[in-house]
Amino acid sequence: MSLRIEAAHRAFRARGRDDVVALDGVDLTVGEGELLVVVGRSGSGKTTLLRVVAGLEPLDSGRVLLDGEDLTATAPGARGVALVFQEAALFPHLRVRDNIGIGERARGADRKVTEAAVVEVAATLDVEDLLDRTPSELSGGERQRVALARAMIRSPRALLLDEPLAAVDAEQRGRMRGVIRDVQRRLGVPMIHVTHDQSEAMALGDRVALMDRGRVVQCDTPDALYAAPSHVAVARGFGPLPMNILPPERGVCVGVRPERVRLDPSGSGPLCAVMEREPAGEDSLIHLVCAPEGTAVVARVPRGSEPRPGDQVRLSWDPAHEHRFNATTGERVA
Ligand SMILES: Nc1ncnc2c1ncn2[C@@H]1O[C@H](COP(=O)(O)OP(=O)(O)OP(=O)(O)O)[C@@H](O)[C@H]1O
Repeated sequence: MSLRIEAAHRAFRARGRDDVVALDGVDLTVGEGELLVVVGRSGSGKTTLLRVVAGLEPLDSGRVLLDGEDLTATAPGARGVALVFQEAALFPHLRVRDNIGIGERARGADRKVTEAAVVEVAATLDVEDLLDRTPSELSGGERQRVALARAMIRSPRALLLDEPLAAVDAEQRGRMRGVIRDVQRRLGVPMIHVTHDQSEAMALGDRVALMDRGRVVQCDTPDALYAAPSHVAVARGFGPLPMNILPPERGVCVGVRPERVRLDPSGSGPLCAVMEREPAGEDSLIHLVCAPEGTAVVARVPRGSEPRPGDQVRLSWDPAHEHRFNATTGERVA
């Protein structure tokens, strides 16, 4: 079963203002059992993409296909697509077992059959001890596991996750990634997972799609996006830290990752002033401003070897680690 989004276009009309183009010709395919992570700046169209696949938002043009079946005109409830939001939308007055089973009961499933299915899916998501609690008695991570259980019990044909871990603390987030991988293995259906968390995108995505202004700029494995961003928007928008992009010279901007920047007091590279030091565990992030354009640059250097705020340093890097982009189009150049 694969999910295809073809030439998807969606604009929001605004009186007295230009239309907002939320999806501008998006083509994506998510394979059976594949988890596609979607990242991108706020407003780049990620949520609209999920809503279009779920049928909550119509397309102006383009198609949504699941296993070859055109769902574009199919009502949300008849698509077999489950969507889990950041704020797990559980019914506050219902116990966890009823929150998980409510869809099955609404579809007319037998009470005993539903109860058995609830217990089974609750065990998968490790919420079986919480079945008699109400949502207000759960942590953020527990609420998300219940929301996933409610999505899973329907045996959806595709599963969409909109920042499901954004409200979960860092410790639980690691565990929840394992839960999401487990759900992926068990369901074996196409999954799309939207996140702002770069390490989550790296860790979870079989592939990652980076969106910018309603378009998919690059869609490939996390390693490929990191090693060879196809566009300056990917260089800035994917990875633990944004890539430094230096001012254009002869139509080309050089990009260098913070971990690859070396700081020398002497040397022939661009001259920079050290602005501040930000602790980053074993390393420090050094924020610099380069003369004469005032370009902001970040260098990640081992703790103990940092220059001090106010120092003047020169940047250098191994040319093997530089990325080059067309200064006009932003496209990667060889
Ligand atoms: N119902 C709507 N009416 C008007 N404009 C909308 C509507 N929904 C979304 N938009 C606009 O469409 C664009 C894409 O929005 P969308 O929510 O898809 O972005 P996003 O990438 O999910 O953002 P975020 O990361 O902040 O959640 C934005 O400019 C947004 O303001």
